[in-house]
Amino acid sequence: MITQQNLPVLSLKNVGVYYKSNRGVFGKPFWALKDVSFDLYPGETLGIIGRNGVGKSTLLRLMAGIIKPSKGDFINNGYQVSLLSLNLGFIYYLTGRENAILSGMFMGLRKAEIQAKMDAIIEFAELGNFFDQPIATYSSGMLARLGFSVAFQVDPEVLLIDEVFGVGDAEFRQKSTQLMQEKIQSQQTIVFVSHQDSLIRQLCHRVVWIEDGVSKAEGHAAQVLREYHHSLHLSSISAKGTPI
Ligand SMILES: Nc1ncnc2c1ncn2[C@@H]1O[C@H](COP(=O)(O)OP(=O)(O)OP(=O)(O)O)[C@@H](O)[C@H]1O
Repeated sequence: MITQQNLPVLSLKNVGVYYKSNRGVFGKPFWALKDVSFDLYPGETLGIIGRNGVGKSTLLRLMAGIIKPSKGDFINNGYQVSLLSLNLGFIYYLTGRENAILSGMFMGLRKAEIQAKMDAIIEFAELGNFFDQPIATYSSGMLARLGFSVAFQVDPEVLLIDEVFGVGDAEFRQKSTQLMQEKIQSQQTIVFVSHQDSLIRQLCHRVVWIEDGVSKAEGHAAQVLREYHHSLHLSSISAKGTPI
């Protein structure tokens, strides 16, 4: 049962992350995350929402342990966390099969364990002969198929999914959503970033809204989505200006 009395899987307290870039004024660091706090509990599906560029992918990279916080406290209470993202982890001159092996090993399995799951990966991905072609020949939807298939077969303790639902075709989206629902029922801990309200409503127990690098609200999906859309509406009114 999901209960907030459990020790959190991951805990973030006033976390900030900056990138060294020439975007800041006079070469100052650019703070992609400024002040994010929330806990992730065992067995929950947590949605992350927010506009483009507010820091959601940075947040997932931090939760996966790929980058460290520049300020604040980030605690992983001993869980294996894997990130599924279209821009991450694949090597373009290797085939789908070779990438499946590497990516599975990156998620903590031994090569023989991934090979034992290869038939299931191939069956779910439905890439046909492309599975043994370099992934440089793949469309973004095909990359999503490969990434999903590996991540769902490897079954990490915590799966972070960065906006890969939108890219597949309708049939694959339906298949992945159904599998996600099974994972949710099987108590896997899942975090996913999505701009699709219907998916967030359908799949998430709880939602965190990120605005300009700050965790602005968290709570039930319907309530947080309502606050988020209200803020989008207000900013579109202020962008249009007050009529004279
Ligand atoms: N490696 C990097 N170096 C410098 N700046 C970066 C880097 N990665 C991201 N950023 C910047 O940090 C900010 C947050 O980026 P991030 O990708 O985390 O946002 P996001 O909310 O996931 O966006 P989207 O919804 O468009 O995917 C953006 O302004 C982005 O340009």
